[in-house]
Amino acid sequence: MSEPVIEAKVLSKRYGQKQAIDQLTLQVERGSVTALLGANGAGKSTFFRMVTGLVSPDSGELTVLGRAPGWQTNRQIAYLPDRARWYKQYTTEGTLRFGEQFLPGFDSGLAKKMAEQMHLPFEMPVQGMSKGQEARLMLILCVCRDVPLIILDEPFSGIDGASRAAIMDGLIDAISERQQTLLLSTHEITEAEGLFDNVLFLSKGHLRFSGSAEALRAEFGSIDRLARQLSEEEQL
Ligand SMILES: Nc1ncnc2c1ncn2[C@@H]1O[C@H](COP(=O)(O)OP(=O)(O)OP(=O)(O)O)[C@@H](O)[C@H]1O
Repeated sequence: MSEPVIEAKVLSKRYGQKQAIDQLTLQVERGSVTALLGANGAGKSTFFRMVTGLVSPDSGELTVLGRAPGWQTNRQIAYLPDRARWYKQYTTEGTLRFGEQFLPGFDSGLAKKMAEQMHLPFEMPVQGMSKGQEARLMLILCVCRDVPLIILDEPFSGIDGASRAAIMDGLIDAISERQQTLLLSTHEITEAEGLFDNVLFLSKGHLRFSGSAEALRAEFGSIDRLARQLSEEEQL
């Protein structure tokens, strides 16, 4: 196997009394679509913030694209944080222009195509958009970038069920032509699991379970079923 895109070794992070990440050891395989799953508070967003250098670990080692997280690695990462909001005065068109001017690797042709597919009004400012429309715009800003690593923290939250399938198809199209790694978290496992190559389950800040999506599906029937099983065991 080639060098992993992300490698965490015995990584820990505490907020006051709360151990958000607890001796976490994991790898994200290059070129894979990897899902980071787990219950609310399992540590997914904290881990993404560490990968993007926004939060520093208390202990352990973290390597991203072969080096410690920082501005050099961030130029090669397209990151959609959870609860992301965009500038209210920007229209769809203005946002795509921003992407073209300021975001490394931004493919404006693909972005326009995705905006049309997702029925985003070109002239509408963000302040007139629904939550789901704004979420789509943010998603486009991330996935239309030719960078080695895309990180999406709950990209489908706020997007209605009927639109999700179309958006996931768009996502597959966008990343399939490039050798990119996509790391994402989601609670919409049933709908998204067709995207996954590998799955990492976090529980209370540590790696509870991991494997290839195919092997896990063969063993448990579906990733969603496995997630439910792990969650039930956690409640015991
Ligand atoms: N800035 C912070 N200050 C204090 N506690 C925090 C902070 N950020 C996260 N936490 C705590 O760390 C734990 C992990 O939170 P995190 O947001 O990483 O979980 P998550 O898996 O992304 O959850 P969700 O699925 O709800 O988004 C939680 O208990 C949370 O309350």
